Amino acid sequence: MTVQARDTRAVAAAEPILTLHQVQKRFLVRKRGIRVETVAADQVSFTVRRGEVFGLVGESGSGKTTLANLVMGLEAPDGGEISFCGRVIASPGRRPPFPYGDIQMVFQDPRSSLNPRMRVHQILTEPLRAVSPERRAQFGSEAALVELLGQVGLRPESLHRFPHEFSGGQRQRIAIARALVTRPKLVLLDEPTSALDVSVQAQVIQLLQSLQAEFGLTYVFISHNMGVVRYFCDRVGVLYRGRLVEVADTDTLFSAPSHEYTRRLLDAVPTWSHAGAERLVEEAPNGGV
Ligand SMILES: Nc1ncnc2c1ncn2[C@@H]1O[C@H](COP(=O)(O)OP(=O)(O)OP(=O)(O)O)[C@@H](O)[C@H]1O
Repeated sequence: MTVQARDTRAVAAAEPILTLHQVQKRFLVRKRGIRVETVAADQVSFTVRRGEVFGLVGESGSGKTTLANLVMGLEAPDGGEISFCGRVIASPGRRPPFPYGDIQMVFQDPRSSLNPRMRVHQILTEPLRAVSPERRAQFGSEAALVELLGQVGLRPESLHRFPHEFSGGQRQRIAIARALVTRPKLVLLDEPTSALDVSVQAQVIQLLQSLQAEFGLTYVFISHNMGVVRYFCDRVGVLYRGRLVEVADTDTLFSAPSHEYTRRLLDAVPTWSHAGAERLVEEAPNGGV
């Protein structure tokens, strides 16, 4: 199985597609009658360049999903700003037009992210409701949907089936197709392989790599799996209790982490190796998804 060679210099020179500037997000919850504040994003600033895979890592509760939700417009920030393609899309108290269709998300577990009562056709056409009629007509036809299913490795007849008729890996392929149906520029991948078997994980990562080249995508990849992060990402941001403590090229982060927390995070993962991650992809059996 061939892995696509990435032109890291071209990616490093690319223009920003997503910029977070001092983004702040607090949650207030009641615990035994007492109001407790959690700072889920604390003055977070980073830039994602067009065409790159930007990893976000950090222990559970460090704020990874909160950042993805803010970029998706599912939550509003309490402070700071988020810009996409040079335009502010999120800031406190302002609701600028959100670029629906241009940013999409793939969630961790396709069992819960796909509606079990919808056939694949309906699942794929749902996101098109938010885009222009021209785009809807172009990408929502049966022929376009069948082509997209082929691009994620599923047969045309899948269109008329329900999610429970597919394996876990196939369901994640449907979720990826749903994310791509609007032809987004940016896709947020929130632990897209962690609910899958190891061999299937490798196939899904390889699929994401080939789709990135085919569709000209930029990814933000949220993961706990440092082996996959090292293999898949161009740069990585490390979150610790809502703060971004380090952003570095992947090789630099793994060979010379500058923050104490990053070192602890890497020390806590004894089993990864770059060669191991590559072997994982090489050895993945065809057709097992
Ligand atoms: N809707 C919410 N209401 C209250 N607290 C929240 C909410 N969403 C997130 N939090 C809190 O914000 C913090 C960051 O959570 P978040 O889910 O972003 O972390 P994470 O790094 O994605 O964790 P995981 O890896 O477990 O998914 C946590 O303390 C969490 O409990």
